[in-house]
Amino acid sequence: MTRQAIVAANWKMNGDSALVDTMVSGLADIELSSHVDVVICPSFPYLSELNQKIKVANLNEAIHVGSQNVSEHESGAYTGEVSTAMLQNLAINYVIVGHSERRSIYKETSTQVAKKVHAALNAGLTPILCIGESEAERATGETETVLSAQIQPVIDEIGIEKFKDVVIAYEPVWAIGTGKTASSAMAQETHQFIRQFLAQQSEQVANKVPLLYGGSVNAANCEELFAQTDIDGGLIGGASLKAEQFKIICSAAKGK
Ligand SMILES: O=C[C@H](O)COP(=O)(O)O
Repeated sequence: MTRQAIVAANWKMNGDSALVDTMVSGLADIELSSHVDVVICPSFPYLSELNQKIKVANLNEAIHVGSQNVSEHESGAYTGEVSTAMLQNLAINYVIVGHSERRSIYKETSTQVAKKVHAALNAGLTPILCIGESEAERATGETETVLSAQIQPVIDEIGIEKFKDVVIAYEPVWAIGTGKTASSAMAQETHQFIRQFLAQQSEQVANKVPLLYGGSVNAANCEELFAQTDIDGGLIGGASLKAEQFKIICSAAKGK
């Protein structure tokens, strides 16, 4: 069985209609290896426009649209929130859940993140579950404890069998937007730990779940990172705002 590779763009609170156009035309002649999915996650106002334009350009087989967040609640008095049903309505396939910026700035807890993963799966959306340690946590040797504590509540919430439909993005917080990338060896070591952690609960699930690396991935370092045994693609921030760079990164991914 070949494990799917995924390259996901997280535009964060950047971009506009002009970027939607530039990206769609920039990726028009993209050539991807088999078993590679590309996902672009713009801010909520651009989801529909991006999805439409991808379809018109006949790119919808290769390129999917995802949101950067979703509510764990079904509906109701939650001002400013967006539900899984609303995303379903827009034919969105993926959702980023528990990004470190959501955890640190908006105080999302691992319990809340687990509920969001559950809600996404119930709606047929593929959650990209973000996990990662801070610089201080790595320095004090707590990386594995922190990552386990971010993954286990999700397994407790959904059960290990359903975890086969989850994608994990490992993003060391100290590497996000800083230009400091984890070395490929360090990233591989951590990804291997994550896969082994899943394998303790289900080997089948561990072999199926794509593990993406995120944190200052760019056109120059993507090839080496994606060549690592347990790295199945990336979650790309800054470099995903430039069509040319993003295209190079997507082309470097391969299913394993
Ligand atoms: O979601 C993407 C990550 O936060 C990585 O961002 P970056 O590539 O700008 O470091």
